[in-house]
Amino acid sequence: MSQAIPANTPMITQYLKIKREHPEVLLFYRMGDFYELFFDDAKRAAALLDITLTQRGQSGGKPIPMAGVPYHSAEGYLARLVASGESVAICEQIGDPATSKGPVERQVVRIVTPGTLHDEALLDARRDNVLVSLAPGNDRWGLAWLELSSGRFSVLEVESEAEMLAELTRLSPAELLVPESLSLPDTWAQKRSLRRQGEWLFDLESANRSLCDQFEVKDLRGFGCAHLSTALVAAGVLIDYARDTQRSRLPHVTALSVENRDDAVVIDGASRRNLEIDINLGGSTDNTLASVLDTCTTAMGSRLLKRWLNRPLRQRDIVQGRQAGVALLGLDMAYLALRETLSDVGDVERILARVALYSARPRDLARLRDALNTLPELEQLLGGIEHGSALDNLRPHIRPYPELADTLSRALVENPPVVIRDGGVIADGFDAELDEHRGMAENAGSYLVQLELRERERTGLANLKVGYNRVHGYFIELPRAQAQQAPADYIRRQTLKNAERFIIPELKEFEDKALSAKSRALTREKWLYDRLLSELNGLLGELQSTSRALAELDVLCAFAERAEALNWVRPRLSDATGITITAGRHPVVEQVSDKPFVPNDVMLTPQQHMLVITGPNMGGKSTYMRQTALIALLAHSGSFVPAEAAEIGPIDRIFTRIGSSDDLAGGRSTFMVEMTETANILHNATEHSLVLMDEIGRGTSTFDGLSLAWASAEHLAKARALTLFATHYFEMTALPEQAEGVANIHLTATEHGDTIVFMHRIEAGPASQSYGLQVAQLAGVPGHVIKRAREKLMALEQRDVDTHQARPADHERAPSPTAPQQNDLFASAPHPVLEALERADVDDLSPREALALIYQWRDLL
Ligand SMILES: Nc1ncnc2c1ncn2[C@@H]1O[C@H](COP(=O)(O)OP(=O)(O)OP(=O)(O)O)[C@@H](O)[C@H]1O
Repeated sequence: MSQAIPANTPMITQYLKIKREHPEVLLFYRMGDFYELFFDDAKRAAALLDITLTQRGQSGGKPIPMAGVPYHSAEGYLARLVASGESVAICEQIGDPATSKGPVERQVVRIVTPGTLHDEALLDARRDNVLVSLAPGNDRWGLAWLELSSGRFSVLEVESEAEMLAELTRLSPAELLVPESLSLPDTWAQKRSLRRQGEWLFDLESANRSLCDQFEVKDLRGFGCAHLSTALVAAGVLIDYARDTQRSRLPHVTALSVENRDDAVVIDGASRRNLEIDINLGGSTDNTLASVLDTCTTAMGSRLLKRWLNRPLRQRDIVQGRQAGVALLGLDMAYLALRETLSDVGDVERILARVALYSARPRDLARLRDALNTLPELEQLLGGIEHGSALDNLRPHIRPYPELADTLSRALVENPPVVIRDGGVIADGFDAELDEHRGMAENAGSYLVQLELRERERTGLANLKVGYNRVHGYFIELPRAQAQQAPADYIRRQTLKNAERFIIPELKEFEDKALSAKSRALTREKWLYDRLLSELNGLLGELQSTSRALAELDVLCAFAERAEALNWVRPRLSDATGITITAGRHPVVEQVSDKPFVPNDVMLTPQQHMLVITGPNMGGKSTYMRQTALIALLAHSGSFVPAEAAEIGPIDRIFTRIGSSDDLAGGRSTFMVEMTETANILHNATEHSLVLMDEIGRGTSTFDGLSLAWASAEHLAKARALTLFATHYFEMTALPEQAEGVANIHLTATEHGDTIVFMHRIEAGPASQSYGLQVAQLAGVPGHVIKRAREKLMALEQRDVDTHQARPADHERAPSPTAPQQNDLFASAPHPVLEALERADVDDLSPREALALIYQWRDLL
């Protein structure tokens, strides 16, 4: 007969019931001083956290795997789990173990997910932590995003998948909600923080209901987003998810800001990465544009600065307002005093979110108190600055809150403990009742001495004693012989052999108070603390506006400080198309290089909208191109720029096709990535787009590559896009003769014996030499390989000369800047395919047709 499997214990039964409601997330099940994990959760957490996997009891006849983390150090473990993309449901004991029959009642009080963090310890102070939701519509995509730790909630609609992906790269979601069946490129589909949600949740009607409920309104008319139905669907899914994780409404999420795609310069994901705005190509934050610019004194300023850099604006009035603010702050270094005061402000934005969610800690309130105490000074300092800039929008919000500041100053001790649990947070003198409880707890001894003296005097009995015993509590003791003389209000409590013990109403009252004084003091303190939070919540909206204004002031001060320290100038934002930069520098290379940076000019105008850049490897082509894009980006963010002067016309997009990155995870080769990015540029560049093309065609055979480079450049020239086109194909330097608005420039270098010296200076006309072998030598390629390469080069050149009869070798050619030489390859006409390419309206050519032409041409050669 088989042995019966014992039933689960009541505790495991309770655990399984709760776990069934949270199948996807790890369940932290509170047991005394530990959070325990069971079954697969235990195995997963043990592996991720490198903690011991043990066993506890049995279920279904098998031992139950178990792992645990101590309650007091749970934050560190949570941080690690969340960083690896996990979500964790926190299940607390909410019943009283003393009165519970069976296992104490437990409940999930919140779910910690990567995108809904608000605990300070789990967040990177200087980076946004964003939950994003994505909804596909018929001909568009809706995006909604929320930073729960600040309450910022926004929506946007875009029309193409490419734009949607660009926005995702910008937002860099900590967690992304998408419909179950949505197909996404692998780079997104494989992210651990991707959460697939049931299709039925993506529904406009229920989104409207959820949003109205969140904002406590009847309809969304006041939010200016009624026409954005796809974005609203995304917003509805997002708010439901966020509220579910917190198990509450989100009181600090009071507005939905609508972003308009045309208000910002569009930068696709690849270009964002190439420009290293706040993350470098290696994935870290070093040597990025943000790392040079971010001298903000507050973490909230730092986060805002990155948002500004990541979303340069086309709205000139706003950008010019920022620039004017930076200029005014720079006068007499007004920013110095402001920054000094701002450094006491702290991260008010996130503190307020925690206040709203009732998770603010005593130190948060102390920091808020300190911040409020800086406001009168900040208001005064701002008052000393001339009007007429973005600062004017901030002034009404940067104002004192005298009553609140006074309350917090009186309420809190100077340096409160981290948590309220053990008290010691509320200052003496703030609340009479708390003082009384505390006095009682602390002064019991002296009270009893006083009482004894008083009672001796009243009864005239010098042997009267006041004492305490654990069983009977406080008492007045008289020797047996004098017990008869006890006053009438003495109530007998205990009879001993030689003494009689009494209690009087006053002592009874004292006993009640003294014994519970400590716990009463603590209860009172917690109540007062909650009342402070409620009081702050009453002013939440205004305080949030103040915190946002402070963050903005901090960024403008950082811009002003950088402009002064790094010798940057205010760019002129002109209405005329083009980019003219005098003596521009690369903002990052200039700071990190130990050699002096060589400034260079840029002139892109409607008459000269494309520059073909040639020059040696290491000459500075990429640096020159990137610095131009970064200067344009800075100018549209409101910052000053590293140049002697800059005039920047309207820019709708910045495109870069730089470097060779492959996307092996996504199943795309280097060349495929290059062509995909090129296709995106060719399809979307307008005369207001800034396009950087670095060595396109490098990833394939010479002729394919050259043909593609040529055809792409020609297309961009026709589109009149503002283009910097760096290439090693000398043949490309013939383009100015054949296309309008194109000029050659090159980077200079000189040879000293066997070595090469890079001048990094831009000059007009094409380069005369590539110096490839010299650069290889510099890089440490072995001497015998260089020697062999030189022999091979000579042989190739000789063959070239034989083939084309007396054609000069590449390195001997030095076309004059004013009259470029007809290019060899293209000069050997007639080339039927080339002619076809030239004749073809490239817009009409599908990539397949273009490639077919190119292959035919290659065969001809
Ligand atoms: N204007 C400049 N002033 C000083 N140093 C510079 C300047 N431009 C570039 N450099 C230095 O030269 C190095 C090479 O520059 P860059 O990568 O731009 O060259 P490149 O011409 O694009 O090279 P390649 O063709 O091999 O990609 C940079 O890392 C930088 O340190």
